[in-house]
Formats: sequence, C-alpha cells, structure tokens
Amino acid sequence: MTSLASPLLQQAVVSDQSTASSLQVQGLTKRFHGTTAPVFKNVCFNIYKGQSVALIGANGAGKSTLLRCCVRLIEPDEGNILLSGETLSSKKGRELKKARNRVGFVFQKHCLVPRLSALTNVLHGNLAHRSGPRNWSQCWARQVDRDRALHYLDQVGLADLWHKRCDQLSGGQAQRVAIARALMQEPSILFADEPTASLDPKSGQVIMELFAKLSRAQNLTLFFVSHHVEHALHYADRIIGLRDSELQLDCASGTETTVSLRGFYA
Ligand SMILES: Nc1ncnc2c1ncn2[C@@H]1O[C@H](COP(=O)(O)OP(=O)(O)OP(=O)(O)O)[C@@H](O)[C@H]1O
Repeated sequence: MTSLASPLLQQAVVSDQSTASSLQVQGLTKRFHGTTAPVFKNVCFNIYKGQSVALIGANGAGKSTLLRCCVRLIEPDEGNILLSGETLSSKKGRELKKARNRVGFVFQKHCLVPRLSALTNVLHGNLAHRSGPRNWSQCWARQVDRDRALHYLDQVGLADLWHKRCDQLSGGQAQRVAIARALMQEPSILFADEPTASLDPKSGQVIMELFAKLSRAQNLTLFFVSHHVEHALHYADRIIGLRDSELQLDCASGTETTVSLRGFYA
C-alpha cells in the first residue's frame, strides 16, 4: 500500500468490523497465458453489506479482470473469493452458477437484446434463477414476474417505456433497462464495469445517482469501476485502486479529494 492508502485502509476496516461481508477477496493473483508479469498479485479486500465501493486505476491496470475474477468469469491463478461468506473458489458447475447468480452485472455496453422490449429484457434477469420460455418473453411471463419487472422499470424511472424496443431507447435509457434487469435477479451485490463510459456527462450522473439511490434504499452492496474520480468521490463510500499490479489504494472516499485521487494515476 502507498502512504496514501495505509492509514485510510485501517480506518475503513475498523469502522466496518461489525458488519457482514458481501465480498471477501483473499490473495487474488491473475496472470494471462503467455505473459510473465501478473495483471495483479496478492489482492486482498473486503466489501461489507450495503457498502458502495469504487475501483479506480489507469487503462490496463486490471480493473475489469479483477471484477470478473471475483465471480470466476475469469479464473484467478491464486486466491480465495467469498460471496456473502460462502467460498466460491471450490465450487463447480451448477453450484458455481447458483452462487454467481447472487451478483448482478451492469457493463459499459448494456448487452440488451435490441429487438425486444424493455420489459422482456428486464424479465431476462429471471433467467439467472429459472430457465424456460416464461422468462424469454413478456408474452409468456407469469403475472408475478411481469409485475416485478414493471416494478424495477418503475424504480429506474422507465415505467412509461416498458413496451419500447431497446434499439429505440437512448444510451442512458438502455443503461437503466440493464440496471432493472440486474435488479430483477435480486442480487445481494451489484457489479458495474464503467457503467457511464458510453454516456454523456449528464446521463452518466443520472445513472450514478440511480445506483446511489438503489444502494441506499435497498442496502444493496455496490462495486463499480470508474475512470471518473468525481464519481468515485461522490457516489462511493470507499475507493480502492490498482496500480503496478497491486492494490495500492484503499480509503474512505470522504478522506480524499479530486486532486489527491488524480495523483494516484501519476
Ligand atoms: N483475455 C486476455 N488475454 C490476455 N491478456 C488480457 C486479456 N484480458 C485482458 N488482458 C490484459 O490484462 C491487462 C488488464 O486488462 P483489463 O481490461 O482488466 O484492464 P482495465 O484496468 O479494465 O483497463 P481499461 O481501463 O482500459 O478498461 C491488460 O494489459 C490487458 O491487455
């Protein structure tokens, strides 16, 4: 840890000792095939229930790889991951899928099915738990699921656009559908990988406000990657940072400024 991180890391850990962990990352190391240097090594951190944590770092620092390693979408070479106290590292097949389904994912590109309605795309969040045509289309969906999907669309401010095809939505609206789809999964933790990267500043702010509101209202744990240090400072309780293959920053967001965080990229 850098001098920027050390005292602040202690503070973040001490203040949350009594809280349950959503995600525990212990000694995670990843090296891609054919490369000698690891993307990151011996990364350790805990994220507590209801915490909002931003992950920062320069291009290529390993942020997306770390996020994916946390749910084993990319296999780490070493280390343990615990989701809500349950070890993920030893799970395989259906067990792994079941554990992973407790994590909602929102990506930079929203990955919606363009020709289908907002409602149907939100219903697809149910596929994490149940397969079958009732979760592929709004026409076949059970009333209870339709109602839940409409509720989540309402939560993201899109109740009036439930019938619109996703290729007819703006980038910001589509990202809100992707968030509603992740909520449909009823995750215990939400991962977001640069969720505002393709949006204009105003739309990006709307999306981050929405995450903050959802996180507060539902005590939902949020772990997001961002290149906007302003977003990290404003919307996260805590900021962690990757540099030179190591976790070199772990601080409460209130203890940093835009200038000091920009220094982390130097
Ligand atoms: N599948 C892969 N095979 C080999 N190398 C990879 C693979 N995926 C990523 N990398 C390398 O790992 C490093 C970290 O990439 P990653 O996408 O995690 O960084 P990042 O911090 O998210 O970057 P950005 O901010 O640009 O999105 C990069 O050097 C990248 O080239």
